[in-house]
Amino acid sequence: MASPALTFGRRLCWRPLCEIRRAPAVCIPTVHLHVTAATMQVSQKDFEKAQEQLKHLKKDPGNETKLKLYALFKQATEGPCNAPKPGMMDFVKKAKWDAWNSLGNLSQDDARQKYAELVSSLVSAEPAVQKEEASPEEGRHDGYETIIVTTKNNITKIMFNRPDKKNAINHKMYREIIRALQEAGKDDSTIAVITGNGDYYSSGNDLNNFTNVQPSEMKKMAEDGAVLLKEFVGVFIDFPKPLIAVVNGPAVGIPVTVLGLCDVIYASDRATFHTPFSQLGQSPEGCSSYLFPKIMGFAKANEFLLFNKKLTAAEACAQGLVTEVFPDSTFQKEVWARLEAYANLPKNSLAVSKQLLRSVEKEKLYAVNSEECEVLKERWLSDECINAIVNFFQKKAKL
Ligand SMILES: CCCCCC/C=C/C(=O)SCCNC(=O)CCNC(=O)[C@H](O)C(C)(C)COP(=O)(O)OP(=O)(O)OC[C@H]1O[C@@H](n2cnc3c(N)ncnc32)[C@H](O)[C@@H]1OP(=O)(O)O
Repeated sequence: MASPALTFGRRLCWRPLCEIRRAPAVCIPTVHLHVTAATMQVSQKDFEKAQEQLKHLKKDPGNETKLKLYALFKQATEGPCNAPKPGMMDFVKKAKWDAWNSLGNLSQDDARQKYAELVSSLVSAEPAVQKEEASPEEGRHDGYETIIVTTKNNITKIMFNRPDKKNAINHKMYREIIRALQEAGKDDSTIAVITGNGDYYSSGNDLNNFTNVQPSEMKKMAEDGAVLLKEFVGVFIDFPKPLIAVVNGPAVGIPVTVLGLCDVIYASDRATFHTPFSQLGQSPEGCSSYLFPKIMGFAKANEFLLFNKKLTAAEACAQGLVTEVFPDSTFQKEVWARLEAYANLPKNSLAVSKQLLRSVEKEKLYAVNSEECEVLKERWLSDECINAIVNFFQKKAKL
């Protein structure tokens, strides 16, 4: 039952918004007779203006909102849903149909009005968080698409850069982080920093990594995933100089587990820490099955790793996972001032000291990493995991 469902994920890369954007003004039908000419003009003008504004939104409004926009647009231009109901397994079409159908007999005027109001609320909501400019930046390394890598003031900064996807880590991003860490380990910088662009640190493994997989390719997908994961965690284990995590916002899954392999972790008070592995039918990785009980004790690690307990930054700090928490309003300023001072310390002394602190554990960490990847390889083929991924995308597709 599970395999066909796995193929639908990427199709959630929505057409509705494009349809809405492309929808020409001529689609708009004649308005109802009870509306006066003046209101009719305003309403239609607002509707057209809203369509125009939608084209210029910087932030993707997300599937739920796109569904609402789609439904309201269809209602406004065609009236109540008149299309045949799609099949159960056609998740995207079904979600769109459900959304439109749920508007019942809402009048076309009201639909236009609601559409314009929704677009207006989206326009005024953006952009809440300052994002890194895509313009050339001092010390920027070339050749990365999913991360921004810069070296300045003896610090190599690796910034997750898929803010619209909450910095979810797709396969390309795993590979780019691996390369960036390998290069940062060898470059002239004294310390390296990992952080996120936008409101999230990272929402973890991109669940699309598991979609569009044919049944015959499932085993290979799991094997390749385990190889990539082992290499990814391996570069953290082997990183030769101080590695600092600047956790600017919520963190979910693998970016949390590898914090145990980072040397200092600074968090904004907006950050949260969550490892929903059992919820996803998966199991811990990033050496967290070994390091987290050491860091926070079994009692706390079990709740965190087994039962999906989400920690606030203050809780994570109290449990030893985080070094220090800063108010979000001064987070960047305070943290970077401190890091710049640290990066002026003698580079070689820092590197050998870090290696002394970590070397006793290395063989153990390699073994733990291998074992965790083996277990996950099996988990990814389990019904529990497949169903959890399907649930995630089904939830997204609902209004
Ligand atoms: C080589 C393989 C190695 C695998 C290693 C094993 C790793 C395990 C893990 O990391 S487990 C953790 C996996 N992550 C999650 O389960 C998080 C899933 N995401 C969410 O629950 C939510 O998106 C959220 C709580 C992070 C944020 O919620 P909200 O604020 O409501 O925002 P949206 O959900 O609308 O998100 C915006 C946009 O981003 C997409 N997105 C966010 N996170 C992920 C993700 N992990 N995978 C795929 N896509 C993600 C989300 O779908 C929205 O996209 P849209 O605008 O709808 O296209």
